[in-house]
Amino acid sequence: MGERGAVRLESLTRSYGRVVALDGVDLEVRAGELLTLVGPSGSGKSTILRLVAGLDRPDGGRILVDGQDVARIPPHRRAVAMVFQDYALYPHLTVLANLTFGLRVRRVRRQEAERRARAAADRLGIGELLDRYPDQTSGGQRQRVALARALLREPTVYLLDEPLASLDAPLRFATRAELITLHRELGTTTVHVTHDQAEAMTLGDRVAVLDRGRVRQVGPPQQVYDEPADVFVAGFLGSPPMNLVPGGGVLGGADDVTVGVRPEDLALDPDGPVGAAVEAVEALGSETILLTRCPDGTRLTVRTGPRPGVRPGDEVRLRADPGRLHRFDTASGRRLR
Ligand SMILES: Nc1ncnc2c1ncn2[C@@H]1O[C@H](COP(=O)(O)OP(=O)(O)OP(=O)(O)O)[C@@H](O)[C@H]1O
Repeated sequence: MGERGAVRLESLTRSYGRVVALDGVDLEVRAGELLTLVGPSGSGKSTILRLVAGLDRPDGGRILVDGQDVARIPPHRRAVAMVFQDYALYPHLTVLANLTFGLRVRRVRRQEAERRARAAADRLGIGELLDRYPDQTSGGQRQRVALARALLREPTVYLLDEPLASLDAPLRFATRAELITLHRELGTTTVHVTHDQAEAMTLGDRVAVLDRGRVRQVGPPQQVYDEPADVFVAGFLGSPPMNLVPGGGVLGGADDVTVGVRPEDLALDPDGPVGAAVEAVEALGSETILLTRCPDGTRLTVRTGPRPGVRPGDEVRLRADPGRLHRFDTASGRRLR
């Protein structure tokens, strides 16, 4: 199964009036992989999914699934299943009927459709809810119904558009782990759109970072985090974001270079070369975020352990891990090493 479902996007463009949603997207999703698609609001993530699902057409470029151009294949005949952020369940149908609907359309006999629906529901832990209507279930349960419905399509590609977005933090955490397990068991190609930093880092085999309709970088999450290809990716992946100092300033550097350092790569050190005043302290329990300001006006965010014993107004000394400095060409924004 893992050998099917390779998706290739070539020079994909799509505009809505004067809004350029996709500005030449090239992206390869390998058969069987889970690719996470991240980017700011409006960067084109949902547009990519809709085009692959066939719910919308590109202005230019090609979409290949297993080497085959899908342009002329209507959505219901594409071997993809999309899960929407709002789940898009039929409100007037029970959970069971929501699950069997697609199978019945494909002329699967009622008994067989119900047997498969029950199996999918059991797998996702919603076997008790089959007689309820969607509005009689919680957000997390609805999300499972939507996933179960996608499972029943037995697609070669899953397209998940922020399926965890409306879940609260603990449920999100639990469901994220389940999605990873499910993907491991099924081995089906999956493209997962998310806003969430933790999902971007943990969910996928690779992450693709999108900005204004263009792919800025694709790679294993840790690699993209450690070696962002440009200042956009550097500032986008990671929370709080990387400190970026044009000209290097207190971090040292050259005029035409922007130097970056992540908050966790700045340490409080009484002998540190950089002096800064603490402006705010965010105690997050397991860690503390310090917002500091240097005499030259540079603001540096520092991530440190719990209870650092520092208060707003304090003067601190900081040391940047020299092996963890990032350098970007200020003019182009591209990484220098
Ligand atoms: N049907 C449409 N009509 C007009 N503009 C659209 C349409 N669909 C998308 N757009 C515009 O295209 C751009 C990309 O939208 P898209 O929904 O793909 O972004 P996104 O990255 O998924 O954003 P979000 O994270 O907010 O969901 C946005 O500027 C959006 O306003």
